[in-house]
Amino acid sequence: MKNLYCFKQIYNNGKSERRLSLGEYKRAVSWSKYLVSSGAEIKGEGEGGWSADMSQLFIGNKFASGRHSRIYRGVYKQRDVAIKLISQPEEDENLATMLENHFTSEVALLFRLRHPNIITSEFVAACKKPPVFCIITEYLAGGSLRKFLHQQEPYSVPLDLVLKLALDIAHGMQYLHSQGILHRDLKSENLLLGEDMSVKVADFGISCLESHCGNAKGFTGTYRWMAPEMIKEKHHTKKVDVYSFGIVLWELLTAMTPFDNMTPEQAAFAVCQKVNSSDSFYWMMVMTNGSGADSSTEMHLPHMLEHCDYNQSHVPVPNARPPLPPKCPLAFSHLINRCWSSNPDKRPHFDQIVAILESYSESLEQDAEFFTSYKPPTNHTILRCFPKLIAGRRSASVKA
Ligand SMILES: Nc1ncnc2c1ncn2[C@@H]1O[C@H](COP(=O)(O)OP(=O)(O)OP(=O)(O)O)[C@@H](O)[C@H]1O
Repeated sequence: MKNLYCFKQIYNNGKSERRLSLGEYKRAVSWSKYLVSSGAEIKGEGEGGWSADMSQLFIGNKFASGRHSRIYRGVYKQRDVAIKLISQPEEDENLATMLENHFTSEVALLFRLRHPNIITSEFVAACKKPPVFCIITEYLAGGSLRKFLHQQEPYSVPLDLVLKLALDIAHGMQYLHSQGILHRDLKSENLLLGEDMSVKVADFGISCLESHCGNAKGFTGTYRWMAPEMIKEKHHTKKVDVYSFGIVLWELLTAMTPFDNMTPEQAAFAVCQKVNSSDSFYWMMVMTNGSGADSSTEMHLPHMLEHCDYNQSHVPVPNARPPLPPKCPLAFSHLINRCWSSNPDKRPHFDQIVAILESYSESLEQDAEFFTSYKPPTNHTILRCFPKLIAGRRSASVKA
């Protein structure tokens, strides 16, 4: 009853305007009971492991779900939080192990990251009996960037907003890379919006320290946003995030889903194929077997790509990328083409991307017509900007 009272108090006095229904209060109590009185060992951040003050945690309504998680609104120490509960399936040992690994890695990374464009974690708790993992982060009222874009008409997001959102994402990613971390699942669904339209990078379930990433075997990222070298389960570097950033930039400009006329597998296949290179048999397999599930990696696509006969040409669009909008400003199309280049070495670093976007932002402040008058830089301009890029790289970790 005391918990119920606290929850009500917090919701009435705190930032949130909305009152919870009776059902929600009941659920809040039953959830905290479930976690506290299950006899489970609940650990949170603290000496020697994770320890969480569960008496301070109140769980409200479920408002979103991931592939293996449910996300609830809640209050922790009078702050609005999002509570991600990941249950381990007892019947599938491999999946259970994978989820536990994702949880451990997400938690380890979340606690070392502090940046205005990276989601902040409040604490984590792991509850082993029944097997439920719990990650509590700040609550971002704007929801995901994907949700926001799906509410917009195609090509309707104003260019200054595109630029602002892109810069926020690039700053977050610049910081992440300065910490030696690869995100590996950068997409609009994993970018969350604050009430002030600031963007924060979230979901570090399959992130890794660059030195420990290995190849992408058995990888569960999302094909539509995935760099070709990762689809093929090859060695990969920070540049896979730059590729995904190119796709996110395309989403911002179009407000559409990349490759929405293809299944994820078809998209993966089309993205990886060189000009005049395909095998109609394999293409047909992809065409007919595509499951339509974004997360599916179970059809051995990397293996198929490896064994393609590159002499025939039946893939509709080789080395495909989503079509750029007909009126796409040169400033963006130039950057996007570099970011999603098939050759990772040709993709810029986030330091460079930030410098480029900041220069667009400065130019736009001085000249409202900047996007129509923009001309791509010559080698001479690039050389002039070089000292600024180096300075940006040095200051990335300091800023955070
Ligand atoms: N802190 C938060 N504030 C607001 N919304 C959130 C927050 N965390 C997650 N969400 C919402 O929940 C959705 C799923 O979250 P998240 O991607 O972290 O779960 P997941 O289990 O990793 O999902 P998947 O494995 O399918 O990518 C997000 O796209 C977003 O809409």
